[in-house]
Amino acid sequence: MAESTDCHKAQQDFPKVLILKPIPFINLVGEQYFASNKFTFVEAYDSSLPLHQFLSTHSPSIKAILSSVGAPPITSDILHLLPEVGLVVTTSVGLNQVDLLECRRRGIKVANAGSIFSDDVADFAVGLLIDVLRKVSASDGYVRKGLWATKGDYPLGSKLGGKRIGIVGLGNIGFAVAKRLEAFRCSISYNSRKRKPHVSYPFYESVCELAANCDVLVICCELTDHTHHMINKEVLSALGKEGVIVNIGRGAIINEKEMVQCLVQGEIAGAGLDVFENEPDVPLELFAMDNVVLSPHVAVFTPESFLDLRDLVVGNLEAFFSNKPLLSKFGDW
Ligand SMILES: O=CC(=O)O
Repeated sequence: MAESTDCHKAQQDFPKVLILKPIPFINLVGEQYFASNKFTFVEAYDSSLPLHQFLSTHSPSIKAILSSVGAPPITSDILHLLPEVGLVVTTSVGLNQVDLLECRRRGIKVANAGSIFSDDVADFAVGLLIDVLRKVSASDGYVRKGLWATKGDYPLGSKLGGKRIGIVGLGNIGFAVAKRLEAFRCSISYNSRKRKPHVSYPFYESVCELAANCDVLVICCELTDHTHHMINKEVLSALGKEGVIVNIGRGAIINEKEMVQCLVQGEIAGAGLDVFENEPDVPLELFAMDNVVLSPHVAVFTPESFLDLRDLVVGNLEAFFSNKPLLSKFGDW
């Protein structure tokens, strides 16, 4: 009994890591998955207090925040309420939910999921593309509805080999997509913030020009002020009537209204979409289209990768609390 009280007391003295919303898919592994003997979690979502009151109450002991996709954004308001926070760690690769400028201004370190999901996301992007081109999901639906027997053959899909692929955002994920599609004998070109000095794929400074010279656009970039709605009607029209778009980045990189309009009017041929502007809401028009493949933001990882995620998240937090270099530090501050 004395031991467990000591243990409880010791835990109370651990530095606290705030979690604002349960981590997606944590049910696969259980809450204790990210536990450590160097810190303890404070779960705002378990409290009946309004968030601001909860944060003010715990503010002196909260030293770090663990954030994830779909969690409330880490805004300057939240950081203002938590002056002791020195680290934001995310279970995601994307950091659009974190006010990075404010983190930099306050000297708060940031660490994301680095490249541990790149293979999973790239596999999924290629899967979506093959599905759209070869109509895998659509023909599955045709067979299941008994239409093969009553209506006969289903229309053939289009060949992947030889397609001209435009990668938007040639980071770890974009590069992994490119490597996979090269193996299918596709030609690759890309758009990125800057030309990559050691990459031989043709570079297009304008995403519209890239689209005009490709059959497929695969969106792999981050969502930032610069990339918000970067893929609009003009870009989609440049991609053309035979063109296909795949998005495994963030929904708001595409102007969703304009994309839906282009699909409805046949101005592009199809889309493979894992991400949407207002998740989990998906534009209803897309449900009826068999040239569109939809998935609920699941490209990111597999249960197998959860083990790597644990090592990275706990490793980053333990490094921070031991004054050691972070494992996947983001930014130059
Ligand atoms: O979308 C998922 C991520 O950014 O990790």
